[in-house]
Amino acid sequence: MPHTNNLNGKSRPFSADRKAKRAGRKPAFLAKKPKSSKTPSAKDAVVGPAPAAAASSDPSIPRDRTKQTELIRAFHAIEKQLASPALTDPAERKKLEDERERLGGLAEYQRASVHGGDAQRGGESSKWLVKQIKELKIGVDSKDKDKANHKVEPTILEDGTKVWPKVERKKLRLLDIGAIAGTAYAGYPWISATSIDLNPQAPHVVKSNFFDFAPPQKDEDKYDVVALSLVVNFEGSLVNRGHMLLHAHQYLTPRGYLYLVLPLPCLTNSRYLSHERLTSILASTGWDVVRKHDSARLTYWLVRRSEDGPDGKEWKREQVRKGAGRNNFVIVVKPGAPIERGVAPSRDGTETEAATADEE
Ligand SMILES: C[S@@+](CC[C@H](N)C(=O)[O-])C[C@H]1O[C@@H](n2cnc3c(N)ncnc32)[C@H](O)[C@@H]1O
Repeated sequence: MPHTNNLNGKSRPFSADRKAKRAGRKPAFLAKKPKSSKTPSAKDAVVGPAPAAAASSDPSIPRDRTKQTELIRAFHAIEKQLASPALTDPAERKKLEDERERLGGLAEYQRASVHGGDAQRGGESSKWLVKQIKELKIGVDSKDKDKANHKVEPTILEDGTKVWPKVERKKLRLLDIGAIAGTAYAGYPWISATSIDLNPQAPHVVKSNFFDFAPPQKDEDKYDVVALSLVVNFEGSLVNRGHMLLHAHQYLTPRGYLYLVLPLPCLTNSRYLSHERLTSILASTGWDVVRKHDSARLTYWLVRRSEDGPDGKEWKREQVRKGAGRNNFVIVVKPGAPIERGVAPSRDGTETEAATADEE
């Protein structure tokens, strides 16, 4: 069963870095980064944490993040080739799949992503979303919003004690797709997060492909927010990327929100995608942009279900910028086209579902 994340009282990752921050020192992941002599093996990869501090105060973070960066890039390049319609030769496919297994398969990729997270993002991408949720009072129903907007007065007892009225608020319901270990929203007891992943790294994370996860039947079970953080770019099938934007509607309340995070170069250095084009694709797939923000490495989008819904338009691969050194990231939208699925060998049996869903 989906599970509410609440790790209150338990120790949280990277606590050493937080302590360092409190003490006025820079956390390890913000420390000066060493220069790498190696270059990434995959030319067109757009994802991967930057090489980070060689020395970390957290022993759970491997020292050599350059290796993780290379692994993530190589993994993405393989996924992309596997998902390409141009790949018709079974022997060539087998070679790529073998190479992916040699690199450690999906499980290894996820481990690198988890460890690389702070270096890549300067913290979990949930932070930006939580800030917007608070500012916009998302998930607070109008009754509670009134309370929140009005000054709440305490009752003063005879002995002078102030008793503040309890404001009962329903928890915000959030569906976190590609949650890995389901920790992103664990520190927020007012968020009820359902976490799913193709290859979960914690028991409370439901093992499921987003496309196979049953949408809520009852209105009260619908979500306020669906989070697709660094998942659309993970998806190897270009058409499935568009399907993800369309599919998310099924889980949400009528004016619910989608949280989309992509590596910034997906928009700033792609031949086929830019901020403007993504805005148009989002409008066409039924989303109004509410807030967006670019950090040094990521682009964050909070979008809301539009009144009109998706318009059914197709979005093909069209060039938006020229020049050498660009990446080929693209989101293709083909409403009505089947979800693309494929089969890939698993390394230890646990990645089968993940691998089949990730390829074509
Ligand atoms: C790069 S990680 C992102 C993790 C996290 N959301 C974050 O922002 O750091 C991508 C994750 O998405 C998962 N994923 C990719 N496609 C998925 C799908 N169709 N359904 C469920 N999970 C998916 C992968 O298994 C992987 O763990």
